[in-house]
Amino acid sequence: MESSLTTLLCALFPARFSFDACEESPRIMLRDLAAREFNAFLWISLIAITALLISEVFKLLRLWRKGKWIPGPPCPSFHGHGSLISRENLTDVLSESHENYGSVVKLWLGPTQLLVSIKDPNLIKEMLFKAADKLPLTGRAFRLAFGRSSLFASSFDKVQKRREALMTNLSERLLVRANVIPGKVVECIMERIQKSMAKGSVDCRMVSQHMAFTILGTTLFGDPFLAWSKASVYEELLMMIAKDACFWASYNVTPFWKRGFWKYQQLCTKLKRLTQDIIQQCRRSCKIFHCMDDDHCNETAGTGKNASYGASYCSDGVIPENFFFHEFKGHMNEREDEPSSNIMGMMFHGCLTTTGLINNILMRLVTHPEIQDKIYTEITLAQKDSMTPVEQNVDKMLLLLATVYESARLLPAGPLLQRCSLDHVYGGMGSIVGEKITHLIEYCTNQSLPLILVCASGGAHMQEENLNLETGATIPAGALLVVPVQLLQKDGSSWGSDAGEFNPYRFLSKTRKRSNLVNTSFSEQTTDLEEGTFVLNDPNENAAFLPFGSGIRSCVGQKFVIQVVATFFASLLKHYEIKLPAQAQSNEKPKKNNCGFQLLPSTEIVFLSRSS
Ligand code: HEM
Repeated sequence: MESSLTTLLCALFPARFSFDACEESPRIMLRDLAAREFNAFLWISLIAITALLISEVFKLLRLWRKGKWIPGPPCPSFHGHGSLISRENLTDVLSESHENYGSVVKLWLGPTQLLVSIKDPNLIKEMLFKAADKLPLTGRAFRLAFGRSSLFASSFDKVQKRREALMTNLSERLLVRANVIPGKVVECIMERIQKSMAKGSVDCRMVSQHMAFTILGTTLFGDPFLAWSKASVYEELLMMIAKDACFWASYNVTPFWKRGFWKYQQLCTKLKRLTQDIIQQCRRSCKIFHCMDDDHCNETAGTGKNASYGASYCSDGVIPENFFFHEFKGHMNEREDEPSSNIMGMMFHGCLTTTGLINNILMRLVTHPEIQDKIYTEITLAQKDSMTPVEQNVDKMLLLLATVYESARLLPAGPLLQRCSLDHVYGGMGSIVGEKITHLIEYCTNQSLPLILVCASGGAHMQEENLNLETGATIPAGALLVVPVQLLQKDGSSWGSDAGEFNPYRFLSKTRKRSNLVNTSFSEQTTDLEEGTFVLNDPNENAAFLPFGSGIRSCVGQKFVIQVVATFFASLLKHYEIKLPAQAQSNEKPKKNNCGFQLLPSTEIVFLSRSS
């Protein structure tokens, strides 16, 4: 046996093994061979690692060289501006830099971290259409909390198909449902609010959160959500997860050694179980409804009446399983998606952002009672033309829709939109930028500013490339791109001299001079809405309108959420007047922060039934 192995080795490697060696023990020869192979492996590894390091150094040198041409404040030290930017002053620093250095500015956050901020609306539009990947932190936060998902991932390639499917679904199916959000939802919410209002008033933020949660839950899960006994636990869990999600995601290596992390994971597991529970409920009641629906249809076939509303909810097929699995068949990559991860992601993102929007609308309505009165008039007029009592006809409520747009403009979901190149995220960027963003989140939470984290850059086709803008500006691959949405949305050059004020009429123009969108001043607004002399302008016509982002990674839910929130307010304002408590009425007006942006007073509100 030994001799045949020796002969084989000599035959296979005649150059390596001399005839004498073949005479020796094959064990020595094998050891020799292993040593040689191991050496070769070490050399190859060394060469590969060196090549990798050299290519990284070249990328870094390229980043430094290209970054040099972008204007921006000089670095105070080798570590850049990172240590000078705090949670409070990021928008201020960007505002000052733009004032001094123009519409594209750079800030070195560290020796390998280049942040490029763009403030010119047209450049932003171009950038957001070309750049496609989001900061890994965003995807990691969703993945850690809800599991792998192909809807809220960082890479555009992963989300592209799912985005398209959801967009079609939301705009075609849910838009129809959104228009008929039943008084039942408002009733259910108001029942709870009335209980909390026993002491006189309610906290606006808490009410908004509950409204957003109920509206979204009912729209995604249908009527069974309203009767679901665990809904308030679900809401509480979502908010607890929202508080910590970015913090745990900001670790480059998942912190399994931290006890807090395991507690957080327990919350996420509970949420998953509850999501499964509501899905089961939906399925069960859908079966019942289907039976009822059949009977009902048989009964009503002669009379030609529609089936009950609840039944139509189910037969619409908006229960999650149909919605996310059956509907998206063919689009879905089962390996990418863990069960319910997309539903939880949508509830999470939708609740946080919609809470901010509703809170803002409520505060604008109580601080501008004259607008609230006009909207009420508009609602009663539109109802006259309505075919059914549940249909709200919000398309005719122009001032209401304009109020929704204006509220979104004044307090966008986040102070920054971000894009980055996933292939070029240098070692520390995940954690250091992550830490900065974590601070930003804390800041937004303290200031009651809603925040969405979004970040991205060119899809697979351009991840290795610089981003060339039409103006000739080049953003080097590896830079983190940000759009300071807050600055942009109070910018006088895009919104006129009253950019920081609440003026929904800026989205309405008189039929005679439609183009005069921004210049519609308060003095001109007295024209009666009843005369129908206003038309609503598409807010996206103004490139500086970015509360839902823009371009290939913009918010999928924009149309849907505007419709659903407007419909909800139409139902709410029809029955209730919203006011500040008597003692607060004289002094509660929005305050301004350093950038001149309106911050809402954290306040209590009251709901007065119109029928009493
Ligand atoms: C007031 C409510 C909302 C606001 C202010 C809002 C805002 C945003 C923003 C700013 C982005 C990032 C856009 C960008 O980077 O260009 C985003 C992304 C997204 N939004 Fe919303 N959103 C809201 C509600 C919703 C709802 C209700 C849904 C779904 C039912 C939704 C689905 C999405 C999805 C799927 C993305 C990720 C798109 C991607 O990564 O490609 N949003 N949203």
